[in-house]
Amino acid sequence: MKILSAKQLSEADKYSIQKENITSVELMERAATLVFEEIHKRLQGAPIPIKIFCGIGNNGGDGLVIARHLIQHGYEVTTYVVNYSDKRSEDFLTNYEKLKDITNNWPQLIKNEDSFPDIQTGDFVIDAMFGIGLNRPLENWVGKLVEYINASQAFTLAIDMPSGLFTDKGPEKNSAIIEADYTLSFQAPKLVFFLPETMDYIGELQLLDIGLDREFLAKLESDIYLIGKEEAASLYKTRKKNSHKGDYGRVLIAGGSYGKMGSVQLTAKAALRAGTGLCSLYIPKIGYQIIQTALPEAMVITDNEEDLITSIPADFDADVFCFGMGAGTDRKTVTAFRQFLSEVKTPILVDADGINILSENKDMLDLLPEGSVLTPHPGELKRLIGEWKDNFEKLEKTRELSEKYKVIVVIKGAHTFIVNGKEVFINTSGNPGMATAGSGDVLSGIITSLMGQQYNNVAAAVLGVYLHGASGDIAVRELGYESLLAGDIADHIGRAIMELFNGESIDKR
Ligand SMILES: NC(=O)C1=CN([C@@H]2O[C@H](COP(=O)(O)OP(=O)(O)OC[C@H]3O[C@@H](n4cnc5c(N)ncnc54)[C@H](O)[C@@H]3O)[C@@H](O)[C@H]2O)[C@@H](O)CC1
Ligand SMILES: [K+]
Repeated sequence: MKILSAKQLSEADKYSIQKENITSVELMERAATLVFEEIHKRLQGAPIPIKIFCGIGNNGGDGLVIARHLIQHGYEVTTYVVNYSDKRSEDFLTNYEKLKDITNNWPQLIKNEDSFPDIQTGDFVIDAMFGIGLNRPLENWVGKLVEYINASQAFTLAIDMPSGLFTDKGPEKNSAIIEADYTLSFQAPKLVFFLPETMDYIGELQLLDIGLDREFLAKLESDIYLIGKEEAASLYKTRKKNSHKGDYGRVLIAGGSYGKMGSVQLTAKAALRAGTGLCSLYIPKIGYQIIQTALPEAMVITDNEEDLITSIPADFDADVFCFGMGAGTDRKTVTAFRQFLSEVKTPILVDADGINILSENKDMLDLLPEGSVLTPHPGELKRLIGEWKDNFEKLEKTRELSEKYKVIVVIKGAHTFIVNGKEVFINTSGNPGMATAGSGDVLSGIITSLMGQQYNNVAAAVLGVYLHGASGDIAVRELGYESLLAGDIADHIGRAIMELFNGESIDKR
């Protein structure tokens, strides 16, 4: 699904209004009625005090429509107009009159701090103050009102977006933003819903299809895509009956050091679980028995050194290489990686200490084969691209790195971002149980495995990240967040692949 900008969304509104020959107030009625239906479905007429805070633009207009429907269905509603200016939008005014027509309980004006209403923790607050039209931070008493609502701890539903949050840029420091428990957003997801510094304001997210013109939406250009099950399933390649292990990739995973053999073991296990035909590990001598015992399906080659890697065989017959997990950053390992990079021809996946080595030796970035994949967590990314002022800048800097070195960068996080030049894919699977040691090693194994199975490298990264999250989601149903181990993620990859197709066996030949 495409992520659209505020400008594109209002263009889509305008186009749909023209094409369908409806008025903008009719579109507002449609959108806000959908919100009302969602609320009504959940509250079922419960006598909870509902307090609706309306701005004076079209987000406020939505609020007035919602208020009207709720009142007509017998709910206990108080409507407030946050009257920060007298420039009310036309559609706001139309719905203001409509609301007055059906109730004597007219909206109350809030004009300053003295007119803030009482809000109890048990109230149900609807935030319809600002949506995609916000163009500067909320200031003065409007900002204070937002903080006052947040402090009430009342359940807060944001309409389209939490007030105070911009659609296409990061918030200014200490600005007032509604901390929503739930956000009902119109038509398309907005980028800020998925960025680490702003995602917490959204609470739970639900998108409402307000029926904007499909053709127009399809033609809108966006480089940013949200990846869910449907998108992931479309990338999956079915297996041919007439095939053998050589068709599913020869993988070489190089890494590990004294005390860190578990990392490569997890990567190799994940690669095998994700379908790799032949999986070999290149490790220091110390790991030989460990790996051969823990993972009999893998083959093992050892370095001459006991505790760390001092060479990596670039001439090994592999479709894809993976380097970095548990490898350490000893001088000898750095030299080995540099030598390997100067010889290797196929794209590689670089993780963990591999990335740390690249950060300390930036000239080595030039040696990366085109289409290689880097999988940093935010700390590793910072070492690679430097500090950023907000997540928009982080994304821009990552795009520059990706374009300059022609590599795919996977920024790991609650929502993992896959950056391929200008293109950005945002993953939606996964859960906080996966914030556990070794989780990243498993991800590297899955992506490497798919690269070896002849997925193009971008598809391998996108599908790999999705499957990693989906495996975690399945595992957590059995184990709970706290008990989930990285190895459990690896063990559920098969189920995650099956669930791409609703758990049916994948026999579509
Ligand atoms: N255009 C349409 O047809 C539809 C619009 N919809 C709603 O309309 C919203 C967008 O409405 P608007 O464009 O009127 O904008 P908003 O209602 O989001 O904002 C209201 C106005 O406040 C002013 N403003 C911005 N930042 C401010 C600040 N910090 N302090 C004081 N004033 C500020 C701006 O002039 C802006 O136009 C969407 O988020 C959505 O909720 C929906 O009804 C669906 C259909
Ligand atoms: K809002």
